[in-house]
Amino acid sequence: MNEDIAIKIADLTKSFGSNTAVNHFTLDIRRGELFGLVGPDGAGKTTMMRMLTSIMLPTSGEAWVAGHSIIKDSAALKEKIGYMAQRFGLYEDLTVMENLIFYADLFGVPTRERPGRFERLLGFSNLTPFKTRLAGRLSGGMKQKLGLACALVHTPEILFLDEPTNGVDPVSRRDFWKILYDLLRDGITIFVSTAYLDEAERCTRIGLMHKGRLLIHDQPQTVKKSLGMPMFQLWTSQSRQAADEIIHLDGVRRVSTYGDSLHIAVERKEVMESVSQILNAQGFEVKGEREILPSLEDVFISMVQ
Ligand SMILES: Nc1ncnc2c1ncn2[C@@H]1O[C@H](COP(=O)(O)OP(=O)(O)OP(=O)(O)O)[C@@H](O)[C@H]1O
Repeated sequence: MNEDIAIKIADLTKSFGSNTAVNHFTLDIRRGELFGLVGPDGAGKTTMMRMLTSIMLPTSGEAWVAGHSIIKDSAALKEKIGYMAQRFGLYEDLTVMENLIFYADLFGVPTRERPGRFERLLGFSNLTPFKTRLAGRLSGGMKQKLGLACALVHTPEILFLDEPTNGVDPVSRRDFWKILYDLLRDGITIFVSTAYLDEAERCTRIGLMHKGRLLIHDQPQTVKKSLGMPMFQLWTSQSRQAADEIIHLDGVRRVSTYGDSLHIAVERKEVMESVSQILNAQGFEVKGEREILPSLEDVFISMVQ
C-alpha cells in the first residue's frame, strides 16, 4: 500500500438485516489529514468508525488502516490507532489517573515509559490538578479531554474520534479543537465524525455521508463551491412567510431561513430581481441582499433533497 495513505477504504458495506448502514463506501485518507466524516444521526458514521477500528466486521468490501487489513490484521491495527467512542469510553468509578493506567495496561505501555507519558497527557488536557478525581465527577469538557488522553496513551499513528464534542459546551469544544490541531502538527492522522457543520469547516477535508453513502469528499471550501449555483442572503420582514412566497418562483432552486434572513439558491443571478419585485409587491420589506458563498449546510441539504 502507498506509504502516504493512512486509511484506504474499498467498497465497504455493512448491513443489519435489510438496513444498509454503510453502502459501498470508497475513500483514501492521506497521512497527516484531519478528515471529517459529516452527516446527520443515523447516516452510518458510527458503523463506519467501528469497522475501521476493527471492532465490527464489514458485510463486504475491505479497508486498510495504517497498512493493516480491518478483517485480517485486527490486533496489529489496534496497536496503531487510538479510538474515542461516543461518551468517551471512560470508567466513571475510576479516577482520572486510574483510567489512564487502565488504558496503559490494555495497550501494554511499558511501565518505565508511563510517568513521562501520563505527565504529558495530563498536561495537554489540563487535568493535572484533577488526577485523583473520579471520572464520573468531571465536567463534560473534562471527560472529553480525559477520553482523548486515554485514546492517546499508546501514542497511536491514527486517531479515530466518534462525535467527540457531542453535548460539550462551546468553550470546551473550542479548546478540544485546539488540541486536535496540536496533534496534527505532531504528525498524527485524525478521522473525526461529527453532525456539526461548523466543526466540519475546521477539517482539512470532509466527506458528506447520508444514508450510508458518501455523497462528496473534498476540502470544505471546495465542497461549498460545488453547489454550482449562485447563493444570496436576503434580509426581509417575516422571513418565513417570505420564503413561502418565493420558493415556487421560476429559477429559484432552494430557500431556507437563517434567523432574520433567507438563503436563496438561484439558477442565475438575474432571478434575484424578480425575487425582490415579488416580495415588495406582496408587502414584504426587503432590507438588503448580498451574494454569499454557500454554507456546508446549504450544500448538504441540496444534495440530500
Ligand atoms: N448493531 C446494530 N444493529 C442494527 N442496526 C444498527 C446497528 N448499529 C447501527 N444500526 C443502524 O445503522 C444505521 C446507521 O447507524 P449509525 O449509528 O452508524 O449512524 P450514525 O451516523 O453514527 O448516527 P448516530 O450519531 O445516531 O450514532 C441506523 O439506521 C442504525 O439504526
